[in-house]
Amino acid sequence: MPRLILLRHGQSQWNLENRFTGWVDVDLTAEGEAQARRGGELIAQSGFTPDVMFTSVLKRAKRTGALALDSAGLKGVPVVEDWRLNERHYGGLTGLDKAETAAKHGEDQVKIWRRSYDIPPPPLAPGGEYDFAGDPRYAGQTIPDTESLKTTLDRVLPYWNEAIAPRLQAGDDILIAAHGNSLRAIVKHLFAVPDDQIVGVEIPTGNPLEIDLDGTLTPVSARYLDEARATELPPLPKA
Ligand SMILES: O=C(O)[C@@H](CO)OP(=O)(O)O
Repeated sequence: MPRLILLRHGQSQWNLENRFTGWVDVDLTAEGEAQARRGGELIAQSGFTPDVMFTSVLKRAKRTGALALDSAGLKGVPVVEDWRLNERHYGGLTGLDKAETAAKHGEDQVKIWRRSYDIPPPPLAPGGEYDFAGDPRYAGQTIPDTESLKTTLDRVLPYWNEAIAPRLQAGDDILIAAHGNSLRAIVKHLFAVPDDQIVGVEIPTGNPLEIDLDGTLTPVSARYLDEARATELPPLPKA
């Protein structure tokens, strides 16, 4: 039975500062590093030994995965990076303070931008500080200027289908170190969460989510390894 662990990166500097982050490459805080190491200890205690780790091209996810593997004693695990596991692109909200934005546009509007399924924030204006068009990590790719969770899923899912699912089906155990919304997209897909209910899924930082899958990659069990920091999981899909 293939096993999957989803690991959201530890606290980042902009999680701490309460700023819309998206694709900005902010680093972990010391607390975030500690969460990543603790996640690795829990992975080791669970006996999980991934055959491969997938991660995004953003350092908060890459470093979380590397710190977790290191503290789990699994440093040699091969790592595959791809931008399609990036956080959702926060468009024109990128870099703004979440509380100031709520004071300006209202809590309800900010909630829609943050948690509606298919309403994206306003697009990022080209040429500014957070325009990623010239970033070599995205060379040759058509990249978004904003994303909803739906459009995030639209780019995560092809990557899941082409790169991750075949490895699970071949029997590999897999660790994915990524972001709140790219992982939420994977959870939505695996658990067949309805569009209006995915808002209730909030994956804690640095808390490994272990999912056992059957041969059709349907979850048969799921649990957070740090039970004290667990949040509610969607119901298992009917077999
Ligand atoms: O700022 C972000 O990129 C994300 C994740 O931290 O925020 P949100 O909680 O709004 O999805």
